[in-house]
Amino acid sequence: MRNMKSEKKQMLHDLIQNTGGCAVTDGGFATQLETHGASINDPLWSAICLIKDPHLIKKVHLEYLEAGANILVTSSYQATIPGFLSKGLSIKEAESLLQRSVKLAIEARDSFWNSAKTNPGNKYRRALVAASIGSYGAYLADGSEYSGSYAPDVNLKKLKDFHRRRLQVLLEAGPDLLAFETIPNKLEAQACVELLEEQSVQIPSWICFTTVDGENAPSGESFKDCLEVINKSDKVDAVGINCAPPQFMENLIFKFKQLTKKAIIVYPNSGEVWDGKAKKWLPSKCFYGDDFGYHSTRWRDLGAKIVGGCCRTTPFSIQLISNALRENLK
Ligand SMILES: C[S+](C)CC[C@H](N)C(=O)O
Ligand SMILES: N[C@@H](CCS)C(=O)O
Ligand SMILES: [Zn+2]
Repeated sequence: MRNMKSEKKQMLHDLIQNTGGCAVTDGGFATQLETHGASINDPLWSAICLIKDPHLIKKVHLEYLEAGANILVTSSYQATIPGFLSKGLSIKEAESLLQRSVKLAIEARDSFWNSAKTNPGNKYRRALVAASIGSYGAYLADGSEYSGSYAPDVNLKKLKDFHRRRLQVLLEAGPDLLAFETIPNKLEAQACVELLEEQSVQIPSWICFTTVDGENAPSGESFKDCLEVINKSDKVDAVGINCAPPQFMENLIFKFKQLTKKAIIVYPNSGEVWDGKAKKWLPSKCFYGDDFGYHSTRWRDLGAKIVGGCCRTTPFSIQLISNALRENLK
């Protein structure tokens, strides 16, 4: 019998195989919450809905499933224990909200799949649930996930201490995988890898960096340096880029192919730029076709094994990707 580790790792492997070599993760989660009227201008950002509007979270998950997402990323990106404590909640309440983020995605996945599988010839597959772990910069809510410049006292121990308990609580809720998102520097990537090892995590994980120049991590460190520490660990199954402009993806897939043997994942944002001070999206600096369908086939052909969308992309973007990848099987 397979142990837990190989079972969930096998599930991710099978998903990629069964989707023709490239699985689809979902799109902008916060973006879709806002489309439905959620107000997320808050230090907890999209995670404020875990307190105020859990039904909306489930609705958004269902919309992405309907659009063809094979992986749902949970609402925990900016959900942290210190963040919830600063709202006056107890540790117990904070931990139960973190668990709720995973439960809502699992419930959405299960109810969608129970209905889809009864329809013969449906285009869907049972989706996997990835517990989102946003970077320390996301928690700071000052846009520093796009700068990578943390205060001088932010050392490896501090980053591991920040991530540890949330990771444990999310794991207890039973996700299929872990999604480290918008990591902006090498030190935080190292903290994530060391925690996966220290906690003997048995489920697959991905670590995604942001980039603002399309060449390096936001900190200015090269991806060669950032990937060095990740490549040494078999706890990380995929590496890539999220929440950076789509026009950077082709070059970065090419670069990552040379730097790692791990699966490559890309889920860019729309190309708009986050203004961390004003807390709003600024127009894209460069026009790039918004045909995520066409681009996703390019990313797949260049070697990406998981593709999707991040901020300001929508269920429509995911539908384009899902249809294009199925229609143009490699
Ligand atoms: C991915 S960014 C747009 C999330 C929001 C940011 N951490 C903030 O709170 O300002
Ligand atoms: N998955 C996150 C965004 C990461 S940049 C969310 O939309 O909540
Ligand atoms: Zn994003």
